[in-house]
Amino acid sequence: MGRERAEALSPYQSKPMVSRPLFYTFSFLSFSCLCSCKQLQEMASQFNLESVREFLTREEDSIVFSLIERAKYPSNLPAYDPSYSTGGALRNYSLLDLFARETEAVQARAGRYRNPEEIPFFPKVLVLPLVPAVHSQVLHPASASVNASNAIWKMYFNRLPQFTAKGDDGRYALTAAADLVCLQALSRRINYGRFVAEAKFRDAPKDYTSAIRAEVDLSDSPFFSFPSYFLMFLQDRDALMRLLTSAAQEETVKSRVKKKAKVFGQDVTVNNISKNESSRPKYKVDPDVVVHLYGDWVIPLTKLVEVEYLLHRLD
Ligand SMILES: O=C(O)C(=O)C[C@]1(C(=O)O)C=C[C@@H](O)C=C1
Repeated sequence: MGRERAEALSPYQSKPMVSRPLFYTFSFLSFSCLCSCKQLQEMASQFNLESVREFLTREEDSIVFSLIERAKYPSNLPAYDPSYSTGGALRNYSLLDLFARETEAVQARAGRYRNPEEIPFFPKVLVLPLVPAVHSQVLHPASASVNASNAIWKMYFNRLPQFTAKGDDGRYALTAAADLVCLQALSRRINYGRFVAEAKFRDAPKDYTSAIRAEVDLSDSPFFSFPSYFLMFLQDRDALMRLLTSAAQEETVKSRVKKKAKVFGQDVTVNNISKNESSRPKYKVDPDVVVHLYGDWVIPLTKLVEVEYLLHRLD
């Protein structure tokens, strides 16, 4: 059993390495996780659309900062090329894949994924957490595991060239670490769509129930035929999408992230004397790229998670 656990934690080590600092670290993490479980239960009692939006607003800081941190390094493509890493049994994995798997395994042991806000990218790596389970006080059990993790992973690599310079400085481990921080922040934000959907459902249960039921009832309809069913299925998803969309809120989010990218990403100088005297300020990540990332990906994926969550809300 011990060996299995050690292998799950690190497929490359034949012997578990449990050092005293590691033991203390886990003890500390377990303690903080127990405290955060208490906080989770307290959060459940103050759960509403306003508190959910506050969470999304705070996550913007993490996302913008993490993109700025990743932009410190050039594209560093070998970090994503499986032929660069010597992964043994995992040779089809890139350095980033391996780094993400290993990091998630350690974090899983410390209880990160006991928190219903967190979803791993590699859920199949079996690791026994060192802390007790927490049952979400908020999410509906049948839809609690809805997530867009695969789409988030793909989206991130499509967007990478827009906020990193072309090039290779050999700092692949730092690059992979910065990537994982970005991916985890994006995942937390987008998969939080489950909580947003739950808050919206609780605010207007009748409206959402009729849109959700419309889809379920159709399959039993005597008029059911595959093409029309398929069409109506799409329409009902559309109805849910319309119900949960707030164009004004989306504009607010995009304006705010643009401002954050400008404020967090500018060079801070003493006495306003800048080395670069050109009048155009230079940002570490282009604020328009962050706006597009939100407008084209982050918000649409959050909405997909919301729709998917709601479709199972009455199961
Ligand atoms: O704040 C909300 O109401 C959300 O559903 C979140 C969010 C977003 O992703 O920021 C998504 C859909 C809405 O149209 C507005 C904003």
